[in-house]
Amino acid sequence: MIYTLTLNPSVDYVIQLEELKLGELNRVLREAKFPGGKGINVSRVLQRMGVSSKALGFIGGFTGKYIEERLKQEKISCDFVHVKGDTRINVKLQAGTETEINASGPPISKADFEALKEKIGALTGRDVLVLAGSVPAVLPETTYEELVKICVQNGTKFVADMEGRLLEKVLPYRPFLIKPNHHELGELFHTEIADFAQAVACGKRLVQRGAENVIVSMADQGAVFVSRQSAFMAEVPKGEVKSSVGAGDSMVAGFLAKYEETGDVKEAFRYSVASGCATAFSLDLCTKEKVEEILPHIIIKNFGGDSG
Ligand SMILES: Nc1ncnc2c1ncn2[C@@H]1O[C@H](COP(=O)(O)OP(=O)(O)O)[C@@H](O)[C@H]1O
Ligand SMILES: O=P(O)(O)OC[C@H]1O[C@](O)(COP(=O)(O)O)[C@@H](O)[C@@H]1O
Repeated sequence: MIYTLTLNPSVDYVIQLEELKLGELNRVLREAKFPGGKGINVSRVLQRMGVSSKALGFIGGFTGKYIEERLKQEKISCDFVHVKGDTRINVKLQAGTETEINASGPPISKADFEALKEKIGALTGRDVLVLAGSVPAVLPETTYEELVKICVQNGTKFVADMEGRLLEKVLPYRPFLIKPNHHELGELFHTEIADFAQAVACGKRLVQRGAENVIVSMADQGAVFVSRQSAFMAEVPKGEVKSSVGAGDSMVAGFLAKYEETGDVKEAFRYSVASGCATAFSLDLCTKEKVEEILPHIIIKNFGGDSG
């Protein structure tokens, strides 16, 4: 069973404006609310691909209730730890460019954290845990490390999708998959990742440091895949970007869904890239139909070699 962990879920409030006028009254053109947070997005996309998962994490208040209801409507099973405060609202502002304002989230007590550890401790060697998103400021930076140690003890495979500083700490525990974007990767290596060659070079260093499979997403430039045996790259088709919120999370879900079906990393990478594009070209997350419509346009090339 795939489990996703969102330590800091959110209601994503997406608003579209003609133009943002700072210091003035702005009226919205369109607005939409979605249950969000990286692990939750992974669960939502997996469900659309016909793969069931269980969403874990901390949730609370009226916003938490909204998220649980929306997930229930989508038939996604959840086993959240309920906390006292309100789950955060993240604002995604589209006015020509995309501006994101992510809030900090509710307090989490020691007892809440212990309850979460108990749930993770119940996973087995047949399970996969996706740890995705930021660690709320109220928890220590070592939180993910503490949780992946439990996975290692129980033989649970884990996927890590988090910013560089947090990612670095879990690499020695051998994640099955990591998916930094090129900005996060650049921060990790104190450089700017401008092309596939630089992304592959840094991806290889992450494999040496413990990751089994690495996807580096590069927004409209596409993505690269690196493992001990292979390096692939994929360009992406041009299209109208409706909202790229959750594009990275969709890549993680796409990879896991296809890998579970085929056990083939190249096919899984192709499906992953198509899933990211399909989400970028949609207001909400991608549907399976949209992913499969884009799939024939995704050509995977061996890095430094021929297409295969
Ligand atoms: N403007 C875009 N055009 C086409 N595909 C995109 C675009 N933005 C994102 N994608 C797709 O989504 C994937 C993830 O996007 P990216 O912005 O790199 O991730 P994250 O959401 O984690 O920051 C990309 O590799 C690509 O497949
Ligand atoms: O935990 P963080 O880093 O604050 O990110 C949370 C935000 O990330 C998202 O999961 C989107 O992530 P991506 O666009 O990187 O895939 C939103 O749903 C949510 O608002």
